[in-house]
Amino acid sequence: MEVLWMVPLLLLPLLMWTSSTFVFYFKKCFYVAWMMCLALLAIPLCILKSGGRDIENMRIIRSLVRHVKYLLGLRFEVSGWEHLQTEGPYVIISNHQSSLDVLGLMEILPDRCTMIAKKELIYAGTVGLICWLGGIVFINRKKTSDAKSVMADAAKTMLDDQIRLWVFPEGTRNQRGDLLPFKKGAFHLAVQAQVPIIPVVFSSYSNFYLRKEKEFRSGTIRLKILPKIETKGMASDDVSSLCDKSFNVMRSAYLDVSDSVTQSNGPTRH
Ligand SMILES: CCCCCC/C=C\CCCCCCCCCC(=O)SCCNC(=O)CCNC(=O)[C@H](O)C(C)(C)COP(=O)(O)OP(=O)(O)OC[C@H]1O[C@@H](n2cnc3c(N)ncnc32)[C@H](O)[C@@H]1OP(=O)(O)O
Ligand SMILES: CCCCCCCC/C=C\CCCCCCCC(=O)OC[C@@H](O)COP(=O)(O)O
Repeated sequence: MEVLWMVPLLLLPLLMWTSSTFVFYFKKCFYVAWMMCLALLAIPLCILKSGGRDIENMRIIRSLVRHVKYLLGLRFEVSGWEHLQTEGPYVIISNHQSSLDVLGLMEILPDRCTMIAKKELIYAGTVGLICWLGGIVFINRKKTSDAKSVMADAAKTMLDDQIRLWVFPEGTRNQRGDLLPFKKGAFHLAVQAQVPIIPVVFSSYSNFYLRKEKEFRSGTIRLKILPKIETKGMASDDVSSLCDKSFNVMRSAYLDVSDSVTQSNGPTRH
């Protein structure tokens, strides 16, 4: 009889586990489904506004995505806005942790700015179509020569059409608590177009979003926009040192901003 009252006590951790796992899947599915619906709404708006693929469609996409953070319980704290007050084209580089990065990206996205993405994204249903309509430049990561020539064309388009490009130089999503070594494409792009690079760091999501542990709580994300790095006068020989320099400033900013956000959000339970 005495052990019987312990049953609910033993069940309690199990219940808590299932509920947090349930919340994780619920929020993830909701996020994907909601973005798909928003994209479905955005498609006719973009077509009516610009008649097809046009960078100006990013304004519509940006304004439609901005409320999604509230639905997921996320807060963004942005610093360094002044560094985005740069005239003309530039390349933004940022770390890439998850598809949730789109929310932070839309929080600070300047006008006339689109992204470089893997070509597989075009097959993501309505989201794929909206990416195409927003002028996203698709690259084939498996074929370096193709990717390079697409990026060389993009360098020319940046200048001809006065556009800005957002690149994730890690080349893939990464939540390992540190940055992955950078690929060189973003730096070749900036040097070829002779435009500045503006680094942006997103603080670590590990205090509210843990993919392996299936946890997705509410949380704050710090977004830090760093001072621009000029590339005027640089040639392809300078790309490696430019890449290293950018990596070093971003890595220290990332560790710094992730530390400060963990302290104010409370430490991870794992
Ligand atoms: C309304 C509601 C809608 C709601 C839904 C929609 C919401 C929003 C829509 C927007 C969402 C957009 C989100 C977009 C996110 C997408 C994120 C991604 O897809 S990330 C993955 C794709 N991105 C990248 O891969 C970019 C970074 N990669 C690179 O830059 C790579 O360098 C490369 C792909 C160009 C080449 O790859 P790889 O061969 O692996 O790379 P390296 O080792 O870096 O290069 C090999 C050598 O080649 C040289 N190189 C590289 N690039 C160039 C170049 N452009 N010109 C000349 N040479 C180049 C490089 O220097 C290397 O040579 P080395 O001698 O070793 O130096
Ligand atoms: C019919 C196909 C259905 C596909 C469903 C996918 C829909 C996604 C829906 C909502 C999320 C909106 C944000 C989309 C942008 C996410 C871009 C992204 O994060 O791509 C991953 C890529 O950077 C790195 O890929 P890998 O880590 O190398 O792999």
